[in-house]
Amino acid sequence: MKAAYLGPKASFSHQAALEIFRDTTIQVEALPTFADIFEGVQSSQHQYGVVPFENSSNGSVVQLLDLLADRQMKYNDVKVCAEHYLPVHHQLLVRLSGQDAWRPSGLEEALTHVKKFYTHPQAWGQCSAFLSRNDCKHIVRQDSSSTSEAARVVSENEAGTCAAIASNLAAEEYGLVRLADSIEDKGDNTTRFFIVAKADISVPKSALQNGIGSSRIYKSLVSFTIDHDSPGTLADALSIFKMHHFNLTSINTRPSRLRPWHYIFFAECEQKHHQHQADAITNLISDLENVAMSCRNLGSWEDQLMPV
Ligand SMILES: O=C(O)C(=O)Cc1ccccc1
Repeated sequence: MKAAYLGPKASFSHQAALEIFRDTTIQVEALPTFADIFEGVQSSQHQYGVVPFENSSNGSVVQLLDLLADRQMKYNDVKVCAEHYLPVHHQLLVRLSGQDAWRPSGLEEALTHVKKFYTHPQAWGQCSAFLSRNDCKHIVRQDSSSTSEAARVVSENEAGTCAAIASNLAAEEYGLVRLADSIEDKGDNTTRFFIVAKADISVPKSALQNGIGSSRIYKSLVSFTIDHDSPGTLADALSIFKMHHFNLTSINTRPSRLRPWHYIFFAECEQKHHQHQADAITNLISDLENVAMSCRNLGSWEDQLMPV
């Protein structure tokens, strides 16, 4: 069995995948984009995909919402089957190698030499305080497909004029040196990853951070569109969650692209575990279908948030 993550090696997604599938025979494999991961799971080339869904300080990963929106109905069978919380610390990394390598005396001097920063778009928002320092303002920002790809690109920059924002693991993997440590805005910066799979694939026990059945809270993700033109349609849709005793915990939107200012809603909800969990969400969906233009069950999984 294979699990796909956003590569190359040493991305945060790779770290999450290694934690999730530790002690299993499941092989983790790097793919270049989130879309490739969804395609891998839909085509059964990969049984699992590990993808970041949201960050505690920077919010939703928009690319993920767009894949879950599945406007072209390419990923009909891809569902969320588990979640995993990964603490995320960002380092500012450069290449300092070779005999003639430039050696800065400290961060200030290094920042006068660096011309370009590279990282994944998620990381800019998680390091905004560091990036708004006066001595960073002149430095151009270049998006990379992942933090590890940023580190890989920077490892080819012999002049040391490019720096990556990436993990310690990426520093090791690509032979980079840390100019600054833990530059994230919040020390408790955490990314919530989803494990996606086809509905008939079961979750390995190692994917459950809190042990099996320990939380007994089940979360579900539902997407739906409504006719925005009549008053109360959204309120009617949301009241169905209450009617079915689901606690609504977050709502996200993305443009439906059917027409301007029309949205796909993503509602996440939770419920204390009961014997007929699968039926509970199926019943909710069948009532939601009466109010919504379209709706879709994007999966249910056990809550893994550690109690504080
Ligand atoms: O780019 C990576 O390393 C990823 O896995 C995506 C990401 C980026 C920043 C924080 C968490 C995940």
